[in-house]
Amino acid sequence: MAAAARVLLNGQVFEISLNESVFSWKSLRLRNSPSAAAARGGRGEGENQSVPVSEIIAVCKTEVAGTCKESGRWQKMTSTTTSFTPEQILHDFTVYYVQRSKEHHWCCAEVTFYCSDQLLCNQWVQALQRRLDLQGVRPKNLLVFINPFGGKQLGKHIYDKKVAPLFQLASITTEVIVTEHANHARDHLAEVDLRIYDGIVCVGGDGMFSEVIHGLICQTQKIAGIDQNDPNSKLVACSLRIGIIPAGSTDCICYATVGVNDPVTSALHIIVGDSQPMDVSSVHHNNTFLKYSVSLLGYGFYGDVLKDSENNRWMGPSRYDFSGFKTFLSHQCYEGTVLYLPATETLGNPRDESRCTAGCYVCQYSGKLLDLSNNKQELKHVAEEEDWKVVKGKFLAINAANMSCACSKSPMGLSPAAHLADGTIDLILVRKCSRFNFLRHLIRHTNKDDQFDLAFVEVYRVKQFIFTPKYSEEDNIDIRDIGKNLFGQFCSDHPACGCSQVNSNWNCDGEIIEHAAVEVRVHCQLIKLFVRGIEHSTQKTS
Ligand SMILES: Nc1ncnc2c1ncn2[C@@H]1O[C@H](COP(=O)(O)OP(=O)(O)OP(=O)(O)O)[C@@H](O)[C@H]1O
Repeated sequence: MAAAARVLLNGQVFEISLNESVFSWKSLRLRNSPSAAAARGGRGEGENQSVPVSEIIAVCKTEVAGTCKESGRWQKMTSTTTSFTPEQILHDFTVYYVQRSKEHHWCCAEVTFYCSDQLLCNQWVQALQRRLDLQGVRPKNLLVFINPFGGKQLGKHIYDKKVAPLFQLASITTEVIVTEHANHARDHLAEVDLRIYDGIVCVGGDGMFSEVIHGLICQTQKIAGIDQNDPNSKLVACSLRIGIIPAGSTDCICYATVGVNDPVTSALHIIVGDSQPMDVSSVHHNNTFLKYSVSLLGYGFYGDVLKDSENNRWMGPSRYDFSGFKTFLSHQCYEGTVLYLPATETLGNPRDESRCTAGCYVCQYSGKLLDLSNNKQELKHVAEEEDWKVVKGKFLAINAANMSCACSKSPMGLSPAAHLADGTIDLILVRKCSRFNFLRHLIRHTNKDDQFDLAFVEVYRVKQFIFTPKYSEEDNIDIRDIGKNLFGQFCSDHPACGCSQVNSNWNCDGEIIEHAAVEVRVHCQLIKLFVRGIEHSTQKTS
């Protein structure tokens, strides 16, 4: 078919053209004529526009009833033609495509081209459809889980009103499961035959996403015969991609991978078949698998905030602010030993200026290293000769960030230079300090100041770490007792120092792990998401 043709758009003659990767439309009017200006000021359909084929959502043909009274006149139309009569229009087709709006938001834009020639119209629809069919990365059949109780309990409404119509437009078939209880999605995924699906979508928050990755990773390891209880097992990467339609309270994972928690934006990333690998950390206690983590593992401050907030669920999302304030006042520090294995092969460090964005070269480099090691079948176990480091002390917080953990409350995140898929964790140790200093550190999470540029804060980029609390877990008393004694003195050695003889617990992506002694290992690029990472603000549809 012709690579270019003349059509009408907004009453103006346009030339449309299509090559391997770009569809474009260009006004044939003189640039400064009044009607060209009117076209520019129309519905966003300016004089010249182009859309990557990879960002076309669908192309649909609409036949318009009518008779062509002036058959053949269309072909005689010149580039100076300024108007047309409805009788001339017999056929039109609409192209739906991704349009970038405010910061990181995507929306579905549409443009309708009118043709007087049915053959021409059909040819263009077919040509565009063929190009779309060649986009092999796009999912055709998805398994969708909806948590009707996540966030503001709008999951089902969000899916039905905003997401399902887009999936339908893009000819994606779905099997939808509205969850009936916690762990419904996880248990279903651990058992069901996943070979018929091209991806999994969860409509909910971070807890729902966690369920989905646990089910998917579990099934993948089971099929591969991998023992998840062995902390040194090299896990097999999951082949299915996961999409998140944000409908939770915090939606941290969505925010950190897309840059915004908007259901339409996320649905469009799924439709165009984006793919972003992501690291996952496994958490073990005494050679027993406990949980997987993709964002934050926090002991001390963040563990205590979560534990306390569980008692105040009735407050809704504001429980985190309340418990955060209460935990800050309690100012507990916890004694223990951290053993960590520094990441030496990867690019970057936690205090550099690099940010993990779409097409991140740090993550791509780690992906290549991973491929090399997979090809060589080098199973790297915990090697005794590797250079383990030891840090002992009293800590207000021990945070392990798998990603920046940016969210609306902390736009730069807990570790701004952390990467989604470089096979490392940023281990942040906040040693005992005054309340004032700890507050300074916390405030720096909300602004652009360097939260690591404080004498009592250390940060290391690691592949693995082991935490051993000073006090045996068997002797641990309920952490909630601490709350009863906000300014309590717990350390028998130093009565005034505020060190606790009890242990904290780990906050694992918003869920409590009761054990304090854990072994954590990051698995490079274990899962894939239907996202592309946060786009630079300048990346716009031309
Ligand atoms: N039908 C259900 N009934 C009760 N709980 C459910 C159901 N489906 C899922 N859950 C559980 O609800 C928990 C919270 O869900 P979700 O993460 O979707 O929302 P959220 O907690 O409000 O958001 P966020 O995790 O982003 O803060 C999850 O841990 C999940 O296991």
